[in-house]
Amino acid sequence: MPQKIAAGNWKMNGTRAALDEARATAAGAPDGVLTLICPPATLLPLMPAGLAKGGQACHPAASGAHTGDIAAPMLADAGATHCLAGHSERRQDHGETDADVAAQVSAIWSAGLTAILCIGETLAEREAGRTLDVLFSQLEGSLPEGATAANTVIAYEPVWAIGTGKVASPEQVDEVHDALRGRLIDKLAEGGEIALLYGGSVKAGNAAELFALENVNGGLVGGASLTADDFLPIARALAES
Ligand SMILES: O=C(CO)COP(=O)(O)O
Repeated sequence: MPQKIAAGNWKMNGTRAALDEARATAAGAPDGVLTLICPPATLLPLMPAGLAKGGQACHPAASGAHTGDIAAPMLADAGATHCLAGHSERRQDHGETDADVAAQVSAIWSAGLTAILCIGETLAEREAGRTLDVLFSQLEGSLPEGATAANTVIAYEPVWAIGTGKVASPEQVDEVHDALRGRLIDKLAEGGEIALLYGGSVKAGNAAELFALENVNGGLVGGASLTADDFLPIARALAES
């Protein structure tokens, strides 16, 4: 069975005052689930024990003259075990291409971290009936050779469901996750064991029905990961799934 993962992506939110929420999340994190928070990099070394920590993005190089960027070994040094790659906000705001994302995933692996590779279609792509084509092509282009269940997690995040309150329906998520699972099994020796997360407006009220789906192994949660009151019921729903 793939690992169950409740992952929070704090995005560009949180100063030291937010560490109280991380502490409360760590204190209430259920057994049987990897509860992980990806805070802004400034908070990484300050995060409490009892939670896994992740970066939100990294530069493909291990060090060098890249003002304002963060390298994967720095994230590892600050306590991260995971790092997101290819989040749609990075693809949009920073023009990251599949090739850029693949280079980041390689850097994440080289630093000994697990990559959480994010893929997702826009509303226009879904309405044009191209959802699976887009996802398969992102998978092909942004996941380098060498993915294993230990070094890779895949997060399906439909762009139209991120931060909009519009969660994908269980039928839509089921269809995509089954297709992704099939593709991973076809391509990779450990494709059946790689955790597949859903992300996009996950909250306590919809978590249980999403986590009940066969190929949903957890969630990548934005807004509802910022407080323990919102995030812990999601992690608990996963533990009970
Ligand atoms: O982008 C997301 C997580 O990476 C999802 O964000 P929301 O949960 O705020 O929709």
